[in-house]
Amino acid sequence: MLQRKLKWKTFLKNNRFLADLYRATKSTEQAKQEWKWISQELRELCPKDSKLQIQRKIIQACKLRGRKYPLQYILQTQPFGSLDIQCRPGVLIPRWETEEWVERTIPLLNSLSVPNPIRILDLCTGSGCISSYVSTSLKRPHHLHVVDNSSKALHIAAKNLLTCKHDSSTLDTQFHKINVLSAQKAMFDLLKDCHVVLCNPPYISPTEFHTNTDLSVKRYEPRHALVAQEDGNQFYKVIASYVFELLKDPFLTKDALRYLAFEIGSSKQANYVKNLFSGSVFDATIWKDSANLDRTVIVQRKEIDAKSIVENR
Ligand SMILES: C[S@@+](CC[C@H](N)C(=O)[O-])C[C@H]1O[C@@H](n2cnc3c(N)ncnc32)[C@H](O)[C@@H]1O
Repeated sequence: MLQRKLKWKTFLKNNRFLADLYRATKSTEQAKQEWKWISQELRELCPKDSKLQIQRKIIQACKLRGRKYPLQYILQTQPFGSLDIQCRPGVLIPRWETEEWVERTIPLLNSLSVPNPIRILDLCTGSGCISSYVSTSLKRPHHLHVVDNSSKALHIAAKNLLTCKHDSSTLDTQFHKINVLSAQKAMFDLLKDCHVVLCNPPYISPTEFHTNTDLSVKRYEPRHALVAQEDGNQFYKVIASYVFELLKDPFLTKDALRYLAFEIGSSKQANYVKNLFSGSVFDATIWKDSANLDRTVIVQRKEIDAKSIVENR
């Protein structure tokens, strides 16, 4: 133990910036690992910079990290499945919880009984991690509609989709700068034409954001990507209201709105979303993540014709 402490002390003497990284990670091993990543990645990110310029950038990055600045904004990427998703300040960093449920939906989307190309709507896309993952993983021809109200997010989402799109099954990707909460007409047009909705909206209540959110997230990730009114439930409520309004349309096809997946932040929220949809033409199921926490509500439309949908409501 004493020997390890001494070794660490010598290490710090030779490299005082490790102390900043230690402050952020609270682990000597992790601090060393981050040092390796930061010095390697920044060299690769700025190949034309002089040695001195790179050194300054590395020092600056370590200082920022010491103030809990997210590593992903320094390295500019976050692994998401087999992808490296581009990350920039102002756009939410993709989370493993999201990666997990999106991965789980892929086989279901591959086998969903709707005609090809399957049309998928990614609401509140952020970095575009969900669309990018779907785009590379889906085996069947598909169209993607990607929505956010942030230009920064849409810009990064477009970059991510462009770099990951190896597969010819992605026939078309369209980007829409829309306020999901207020652009009712645009939302109706998108929703009535899609088979699948994948949505990770802002879902933290303002109170929870102030009292229970990690300092690094609170300081450096975009608040508008995290916080929603009505106890965090505003997006689910508004989207459900659009869906039920559309179901009144006798011309809505039986393939529209067949499968909806919503990420949620707690069991209470999971039940709230489940209750919005259950007891209707939808079946709603809650999925847990690998930490055994409720994470996703899956809403599936029962296969009945449009006429009986209206009667059932
Ligand atoms: C929780 S983040 C999800 C990002 C990404 N889908 C993911 O899983 O990492 C929510 C996203 O919703 C967007 N957003 C917030 N308010 C919105 C609104 N009123 N209309 C459309 N998008 C909104 C934010 O810009 C942010 O990118």
